[in-house]
Amino acid sequence: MIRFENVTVIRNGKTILKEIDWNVNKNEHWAILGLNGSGKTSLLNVICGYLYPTSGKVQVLGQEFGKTNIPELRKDIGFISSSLKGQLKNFDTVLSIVLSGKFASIGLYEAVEKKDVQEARRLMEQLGIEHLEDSAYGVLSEGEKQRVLIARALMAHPKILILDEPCNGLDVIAREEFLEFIEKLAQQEFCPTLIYVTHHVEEVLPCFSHTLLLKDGEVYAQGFSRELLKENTLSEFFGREVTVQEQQNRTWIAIK
Ligand SMILES: Nc1ncnc2c1ncn2[C@@H]1O[C@H](COP(=O)(O)OP(=O)(O)OP(=O)(O)O)[C@@H](O)[C@H]1O
Repeated sequence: MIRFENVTVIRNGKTILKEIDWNVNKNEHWAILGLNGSGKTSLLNVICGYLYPTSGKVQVLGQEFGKTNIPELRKDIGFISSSLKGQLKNFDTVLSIVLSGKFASIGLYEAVEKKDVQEARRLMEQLGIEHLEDSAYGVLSEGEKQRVLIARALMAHPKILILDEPCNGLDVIAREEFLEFIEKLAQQEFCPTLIYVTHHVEEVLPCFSHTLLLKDGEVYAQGFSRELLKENTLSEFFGREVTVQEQQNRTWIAIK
């Protein structure tokens, strides 16, 4: 699904990503964990072809960057970020925003077919936002907006779905509800490969079989989440001693 070989990105004299080797295989879902400025968003921008490596090789969905049509490839990648949340139009209805996902457009300018509307409604139902169909996007809560973005992304049947810090701005209940939804989504047969970026260890759900720990633009460690998210590794990774507790198949940390 994704292959990075010795990928380095340098911009304005700064090494943003350094010698990244990383493979994401089919049927894996990955969490990417790192502190502020560790390079998470830059890594996502490389996957989507918005940031071109200074050296190294990137393949996404079997297509090698430099030899492929990136806008075409992007149609297979759903990308949910706070910047997208801000770009959508407040006065558009939830239904039209979800439908616009089929065309990857901000706003709905294309004619839609009956089957598209049916699919949008099915997705909204799965996400528990069907009652908001006619609501204006701008009046929704952050949690509701996040679900609208996911339904919109799924309308395009992406093969990879990237979630960049999707729990930002959610209260503690909305966050847990959202995470429950992600765990359920991951169990569905149609679920794309998930790449979930976060600062918070406890958001690494059981469905994220693998985790990449990114530190100062470098891969600090990567592998099975259940093997990586241990006291010693996390203490060294964060540069502070942490204690770890397992609850509901998730790892919760406290700084000592
Ligand atoms: N075009 C650029 N020129 C110079 N430095 C850059 C550029 N783009 C990003 N950086 C730097 O690269 C580092 C990594 O940035 P990035 O946004 O990828 O980190 P992040 O892990 O997503 O951070 P956060 O968790 O705070 O969102 C930061 O120090 C940032 O200032």
